Amino acid sequence: VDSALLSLACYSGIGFALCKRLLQEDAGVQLCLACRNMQKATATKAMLLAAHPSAQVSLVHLDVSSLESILWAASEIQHRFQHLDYLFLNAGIMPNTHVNFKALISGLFSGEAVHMLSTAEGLLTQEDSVTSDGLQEVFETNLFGHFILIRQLEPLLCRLEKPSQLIWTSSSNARKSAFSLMDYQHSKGKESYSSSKYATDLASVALNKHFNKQGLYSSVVCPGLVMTNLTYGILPSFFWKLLMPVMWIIRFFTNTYTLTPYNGAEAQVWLVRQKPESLDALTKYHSCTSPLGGNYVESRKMDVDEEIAERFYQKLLELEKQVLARLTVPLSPK
Ligand SMILES: NC(=O)C1=CN([C@@H]2O[C@H](COP(=O)(O)OP(=O)(O)OC[C@H]3O[C@@H](n4cnc5c(N)ncnc54)[C@H](OP(=O)(O)O)[C@@H]3O)[C@@H](O)[C@H]2O)C=CC1
Ligand SMILES: CC(C)CCC[C@@H](C)[C@H]1CC[C@H]2C3=C(CC[C@]12C)[C@@]1(C)CCC(=O)C[C@@H]1CC3
Repeated sequence: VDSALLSLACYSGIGFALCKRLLQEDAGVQLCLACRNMQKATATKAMLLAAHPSAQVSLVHLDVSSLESILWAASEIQHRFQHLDYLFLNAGIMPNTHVNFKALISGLFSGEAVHMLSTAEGLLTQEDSVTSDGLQEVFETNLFGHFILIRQLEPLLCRLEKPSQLIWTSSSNARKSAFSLMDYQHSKGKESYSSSKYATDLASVALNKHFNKQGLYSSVVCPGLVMTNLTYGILPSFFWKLLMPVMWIIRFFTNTYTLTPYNGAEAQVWLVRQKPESLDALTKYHSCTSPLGGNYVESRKMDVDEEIAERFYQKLLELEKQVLARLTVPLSPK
């Protein structure tokens, strides 16, 4: 197969909505779903094929929090495809999240209420853990695993005559002050999610610097606040259902309450239609929804320093060298 579209984490949430929307736009695309739960992935493939019987959908097992799994998946993908047009880096976790309700209530009565409700600044903390690779789980899942995958798939992504696009799912919760170059895995703090999403923004900027001349382009999107398993891990789903009328009212003050996975995938779908050369490396593309439910994309400059992005990129390359040297086990599918 010459060209395909590889999407990470697709059987629920924004990833699944993205796959449905891509097939609605063009039923002829070759879709490869990279997921860690093959049972759920098989059911997802069946649902996609039921709606688009002539679509070409394949599956590959991938756990982005395991280097062994990433290397195996990358070699499998290289056997199947010669080129990837788009790689959607969408897998993400926000584990053991605690909401600071005191800050939420006082924030609602401050001048910063809209900013707080769209970025969650000051509202959330997480308890992170360490993976079997010895890395911080949120860092490895949300960023580093994807980074290693990209590096392994370089031969399928870097072709000057046929550009490829990396599309990362970042967040409005990405925050410079949560990230530190000295502790880029965020092993000491309690805002591992914010840190990992800021690290995503930095990595995308640096990848553009290093790979544009080889025909590889990277962009970050923000899907807004979307009701998915990720948000149901923050507050129970019945609570979110009760809050729905409040969130429709909040839509009059901020366009970031996209709420449905379909709306949240707007920026990813929009990016597929753009010429990658025309995109700005320092811009984040936000899915937005108006009070009446209309979807559109807004471009916003990221709070990213190119020199820090480059220093972080060098640290990622160093870490890559270390972890790959540690991996001595023979690779086999899980
Ligand atoms: N929902 C929101 O409001 C927002 C979400 N985002 C981002 O959007 C992306 C998609 O999340 P969303 O759709 O909301 O939530 P979901 O929980 O529905 O989707 C996350 C997906 O990531 C997969 N995943 C998690 N860990 C791994 C892993 N180790 N290897 C492979 N796949 C993995 C999950 O698979 P499994 O089911 O097996 O766990 C799941 O399919 C994430 O990057 C998230 O950070 C950004 C801004 C806002
Ligand atoms: C709707 C409100 C009256 C009550 C909800 C309060 C908070 C639980 C939410 C306010 C802003 C939200 C938010 C996220 C999670 C839930 C909130 C903190 C995210 C962090 C979810 C994942 C992201 O990537 C970005 C979101 C920003 C906004």
